[in-house]
Amino acid sequence: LPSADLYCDVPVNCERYLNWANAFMVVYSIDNKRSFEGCHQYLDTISLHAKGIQHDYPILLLGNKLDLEQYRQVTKAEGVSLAAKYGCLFYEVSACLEFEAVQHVFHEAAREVRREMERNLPVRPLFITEERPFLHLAAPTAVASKHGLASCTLNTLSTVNYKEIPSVAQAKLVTVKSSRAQSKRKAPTLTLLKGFKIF
Ligand SMILES: Nc1nc2c(ncn2[C@@H]2O[C@H](COP(=O)(O)OP(=O)(O)OP(=O)(O)O)[C@@H](O)[C@H]2O)c(=O)[nH]1
Repeated sequence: LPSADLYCDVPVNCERYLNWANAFMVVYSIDNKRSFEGCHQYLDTISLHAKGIQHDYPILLLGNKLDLEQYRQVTKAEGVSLAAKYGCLFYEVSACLEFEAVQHVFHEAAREVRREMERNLPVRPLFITEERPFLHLAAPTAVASKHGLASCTLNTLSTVNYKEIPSVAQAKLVTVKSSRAQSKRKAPTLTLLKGFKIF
């Protein structure tokens, strides 16, 4: 959304962004009370949109320009309180001084989007197994599932099967012994989570 820092107190022409975005960051300057007050309208707009389509989006409220502490007009408590009111994550950062803090905020936004998507999954995730590959003309491409639960290698001309991941509740701990070790008394054992495929 257009930044509240530009004294754009009312969100305008934001339908496009509302429909397209997976997460929202609303940014104000800690040294500018007006930019903070402008955030209310943006947060209202996003909340209304989310309510309208019955979808929860991660919203992050950011107080920027933390390096201008001596000119602070918005207390951290005010930021925390506004974030709590709208169910946002809240951070204070300095875009010009703290690269890693800003990077963390963006990573956190991406993680929240993923968590939100997992919460809204209508069906359990699938993983892909490659059965009987017969020609390897193309370079294999490693593909990791978005849940990090499984990965596979795809070749353009291989047969691909889709299987459902067993649910966590079905997984059991089993103990296995190597065939060589079975004859020995103190056979070394290996404990596995039954139901999980090891790649
Ligand atoms: N001191 C300080 N100045 C900052 C910081 N972040 C941005 N600025 C300054 O604030 C002004 C506005 O920054 P922009 O990046 O243009 O902010 P914006 O509101 O997103 O503006 P648009 O990109 O035009 O939408 C610029 O002069 C920046 O240099 C910060 O963390 N500290």
